[in-house]
Amino acid sequence: MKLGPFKSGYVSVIGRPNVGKSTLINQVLKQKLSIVSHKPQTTRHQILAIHSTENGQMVFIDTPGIHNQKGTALNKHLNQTAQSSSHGVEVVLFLVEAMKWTDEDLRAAKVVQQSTAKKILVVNKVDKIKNKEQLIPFVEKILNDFEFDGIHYVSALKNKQIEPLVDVIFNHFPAGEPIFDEDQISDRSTRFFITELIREQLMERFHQELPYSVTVNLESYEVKGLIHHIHAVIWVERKNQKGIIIGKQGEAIKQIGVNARQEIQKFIEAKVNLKLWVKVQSSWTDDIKAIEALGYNDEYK
Ligand SMILES: Nc1nc2c(ncn2[C@@H]2O[C@H](COP(=O)(O)OP(=O)(O)OP(=O)(O)O)[C@@H](O)[C@H]2O)c(=O)[nH]1
Repeated sequence: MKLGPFKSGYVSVIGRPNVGKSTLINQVLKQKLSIVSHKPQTTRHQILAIHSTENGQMVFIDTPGIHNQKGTALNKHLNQTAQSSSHGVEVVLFLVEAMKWTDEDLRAAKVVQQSTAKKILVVNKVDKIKNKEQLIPFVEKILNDFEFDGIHYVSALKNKQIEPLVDVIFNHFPAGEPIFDEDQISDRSTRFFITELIREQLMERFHQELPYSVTVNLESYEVKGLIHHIHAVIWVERKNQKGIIIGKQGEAIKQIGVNARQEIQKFIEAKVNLKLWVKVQSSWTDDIKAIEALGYNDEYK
């Protein structure tokens, strides 16, 4: 139903790792864009996802979680991205998990408070809580220390109360033209999503054995006739990790390739010939130059 003037604006979703940011955005878009896995810290890139309706357009900035530990150059880079994405947006959604408050949440809340945007506290995973009354003192405690322009309870996973949240976000937007073409879902290139689909397969299969620092780069992407030929490199830090990914007689990498190819085919709606290589680049997570070379810095360009 068409209501009032067309509205458009930017939203950023901020919260500690694993709180459900990607799940929430995917639910709003009803399309799988950023990867969701059980391993914390899977969202590395700032994903710009666009939700267009007849009433307005909402541009999502997905942020990496706020990381608490000091750690590597990569972690610092993720923190900077999270902090910068609370600026220059109309609405910040601060996502917390029902009945769970950690030091990382506290840190994320402090970042959110610095923003001049409208701030909405979104309590996610309420499906996990039997006695919903417990949520009142939980939220009151947060409100003792931090100010918000609204509070919202959702289950991103079960798609509960997502539509009303979308309406609330639109309410905070000014009237305005669409920011992007309405049929555009993300300004991230297809190439980026392809590498994320490969990473997702790696994380699903090896989330015990592999560190977060595994990354995937596309070496080449060529369309010949009806077939898309994709060559990708999986970068790891250590030789033994390379062994794990390849598996006995190449069995593991073969399966990763089969699964990733199926997902990529669904995503680009075309036949795919996928070739994967595994290469070792020692301790690249501590080398800021390597991070830049792999393209993690492109949001600062
Ligand atoms: N029960 C329940 N689980 C949820 C809900 N929302 C997300 N999850 C689960 O929580 C886990 C983390 O979700 P993600 O969406 O990847 O979290 P994220 O905040 O994007 O995580 P990072 O990428 O690590 O920053 C996944 O296993 C989700 O299925 C929810 O509403 N209820």
